Amino acid sequence: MPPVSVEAWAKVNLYLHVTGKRPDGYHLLDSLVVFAGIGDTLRVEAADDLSLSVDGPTAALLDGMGGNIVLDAAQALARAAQIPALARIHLTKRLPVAAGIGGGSADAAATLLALSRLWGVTLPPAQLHALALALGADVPVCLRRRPTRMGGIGDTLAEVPPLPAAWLVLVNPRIGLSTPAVFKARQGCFSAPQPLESSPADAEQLAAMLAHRGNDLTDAAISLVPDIAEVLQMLQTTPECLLARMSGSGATCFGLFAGQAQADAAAAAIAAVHGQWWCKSAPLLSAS
Ligand SMILES: C[C@](O)(CO)[C@H](O)COP(=O)(O)OP(=O)(O)OC[C@H]1O[C@@H](n2ccc(N)nc2=O)[C@H](O)[C@@H]1O
Ligand SMILES: Nc1ncnc2c1ncn2[C@@H]1O[C@H](COP(=O)(O)OP(=O)(O)OP(=O)(O)O)[C@@H](O)[C@H]1O
Repeated sequence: MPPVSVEAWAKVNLYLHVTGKRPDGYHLLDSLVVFAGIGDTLRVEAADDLSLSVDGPTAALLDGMGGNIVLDAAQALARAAQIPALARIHLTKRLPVAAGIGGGSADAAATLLALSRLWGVTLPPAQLHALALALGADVPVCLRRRPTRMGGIGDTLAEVPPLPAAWLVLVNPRIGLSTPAVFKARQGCFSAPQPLESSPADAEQLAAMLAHRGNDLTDAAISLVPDIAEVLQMLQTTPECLLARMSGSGATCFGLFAGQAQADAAAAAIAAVHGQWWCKSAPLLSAS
């Protein structure tokens, strides 16, 4: 079997409403999740044991972080398929870590997809979904790799009307933020889930649809990392930016743009002022 490569695209929550809390402490969410055409790359090939090597611009951020979710995913899949976990895995890490764009979750989902192909394993969809959810609340949506409305704790996934072509500028102040810490710091009441209206025709209509939706974790994240307010302000005041929001539990924020030229110009302008920030322009992937 030849090596298999899968891109682990960055997950972006276009809006994120916290709608309740379960007795076990997990929060109920209503979120429109999309993927951006930038991410980590996962490559797997046949081997006599299980190993993981990591390189790439953000690989060093994983040093001293303990285990890697990629190995957890490989072992969980092998257990479920009742086969030995044998593979040489290489991860090229480009996304910031603990950044609200699902880096680890996307890597875990990419591992499940790549190893399923390498090992010739086809788990029943419900079993694969449960296995993904046990790895992390964001892993099931990262398996789908296309615009999805996420509910429950991340386990209820629904098709959304087609989204228009659009570009995203992702900006992270290079400060890691722990997801549990942000949920713990969240205050205030819960939002009501809001059905999505009909399909927006272009990026401007998408921005209008999102205008009255936000990210309910923003204030909590800013209380822990005040730089997020500056990132949002910078994006909001950048020419041609249709909408700026935080993704997930932060600290990465995104700006929505109609086209590549506008997004590239915005990313360059932000990088010129804040060279230390991680700042990337990427298309919104409207299909997997
Ligand atoms: C906030 C989001 O990024 C939105 O896409 C995700 O729901 C987070 O997903 P994730 O990082 O895969 O989360 P997990 O690794 O499963 O959970 C980390 C911790 O975040 C909190 N958590 C996470 C998801 C959720 N729906 N409610 C929560 O309260 C819990 O304290 C949990 O122990
Ligand atoms: N391959 C991996 N990539 C990133 N983080 C990993 C990986 N494996 C394990 N981790 C651990 O997972 C934690 C969360 O990292 P991740 O980048 O997935 O956060 P996140 O982007 O905030 O996720 P989410 O948006 O799903 O909340 C990190 O602190 C790190 O210790």
